[in-house]
Amino acid sequence: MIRRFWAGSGLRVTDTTRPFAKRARPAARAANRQGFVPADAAREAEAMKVPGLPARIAAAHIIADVAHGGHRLDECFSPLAVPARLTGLAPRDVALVRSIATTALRRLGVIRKALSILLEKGLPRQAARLEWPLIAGAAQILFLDAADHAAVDLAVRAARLEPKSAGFAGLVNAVLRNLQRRREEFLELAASGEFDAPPWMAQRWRRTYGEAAARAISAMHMMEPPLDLSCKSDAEGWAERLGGVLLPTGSVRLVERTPIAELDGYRDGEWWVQDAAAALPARFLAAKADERVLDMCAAPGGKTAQLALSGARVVALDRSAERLKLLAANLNRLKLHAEIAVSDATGFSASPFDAILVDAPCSATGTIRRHPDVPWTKKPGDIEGLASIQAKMLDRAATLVRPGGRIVYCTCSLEPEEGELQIAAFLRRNPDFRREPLEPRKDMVPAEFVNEDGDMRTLPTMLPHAEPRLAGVDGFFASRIVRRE
Ligand SMILES: C[S@@+](CC[C@H](N)C(=O)[O-])C[C@H]1O[C@@H](n2cnc3c(N)ncnc32)[C@H](O)[C@@H]1O
Repeated sequence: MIRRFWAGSGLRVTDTTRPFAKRARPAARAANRQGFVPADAAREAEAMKVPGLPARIAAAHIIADVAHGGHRLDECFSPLAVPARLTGLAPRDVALVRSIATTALRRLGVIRKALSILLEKGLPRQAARLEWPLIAGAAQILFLDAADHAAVDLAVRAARLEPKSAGFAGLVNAVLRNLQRRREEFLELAASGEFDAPPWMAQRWRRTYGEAAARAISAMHMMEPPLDLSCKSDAEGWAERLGGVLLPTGSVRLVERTPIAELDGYRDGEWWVQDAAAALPARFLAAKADERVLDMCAAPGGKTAQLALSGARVVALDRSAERLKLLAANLNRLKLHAEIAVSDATGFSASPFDAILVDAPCSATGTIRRHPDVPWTKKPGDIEGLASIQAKMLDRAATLVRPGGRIVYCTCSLEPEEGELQIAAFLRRNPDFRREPLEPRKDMVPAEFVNEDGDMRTLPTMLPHAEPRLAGVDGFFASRIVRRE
């Protein structure tokens, strides 16, 4: 059986954006929708006693939920996640699941390529679900410190649990053992960077930023990002207390892996987690005490906290009531206040605001270091759809700001349609607005972040550091525009 399906010889050029398993028919695909599912409850209960197996199975499920089901990785780890994959797991196992799933998604392109080389003819249709434990196993063997034999053994046990794929457990064993033997070859393939992002996405970055910069961006996406904090006050003091560094932007940067809630100052609401680039757009609004400010896409509230800290009267608007609950909890911990409104921003009306922040929903391609699921859950057509929503939001903001008032528009995207081109089109449509260019010194933004139009454009390659774990920022765009008097 192994010989029939597993042919380790010969390279085949494959489109690595597609799963290497043969395409299932629609009915089979519907059955697979939940990913890899052990069906027999009694055998599953018995198997769950094998140390490490429940975590490996949960990781395989979550990889499938993201790469096949389109779920966001973060959501899979929420207590409200549907389907719930982490029920009954100890915190240590949850951490292992997170590590396997995050690594597998960060390296999904090259893992799929390696498996397509090893499984020249793809997986047989009946065993299509084995794609996920294979990917989880490969992530451990190639990129994590886990013992190889445990990764192989547990993937084989996971395969045996599912009646349809049980007969292919030997195939899983053979593929992963071969992967282990050819590790150096596949690590070289990984180092080439050729498979780090779906081709359509990588091609966009090459077009926008050039070949070398696009490669460097992809290389940064393979790195675990540091943890950045925005402090209510005394950032220098907090950097020292938490063993971090104070960045030129004013954020505190840690490489610490301590759970956030256990860090000094968390419970007292002295700081919140916010990428260093994400901390800048709200600052460009320069909100003053008692000004009326609208945060148009506010949840979970990182930028609302900055605006509230200035003493402004902030309305925190978001379409998602669920996410606004998070915002309320965050503000509560920080002892900050904002008025909360659940509404679709494109239809929102109110009396005029002095200043508006439009932190619009976007493709989030600037945050791939933090969210390695983004390349595998986005489709090429998404960018056009998001750009159209962003344009509607900007046009709505234009009607809500007083003459002389300002708008800061931002997205955590690397795509010009959601940044540079979006603002250029807005200014063409709205001659009663002008851009107010950012000034590095006055706006306290590194000159390297400001483009020739006076907008902020950050890339993950910026803010380099001799210690690679301290380098980089999210890819962000921000522009400040003012309504003429
Ligand atoms: C980039 S996130 C905002 C992050 C937030 N500003 C922060 O700093 O924590 C975008 C937000 O837009 C919200 N959103 C999406 N479409 C919306 C709409 N039509 N109206 C209002 N909010 C919307 C989403 O629910 C999401 O919370």
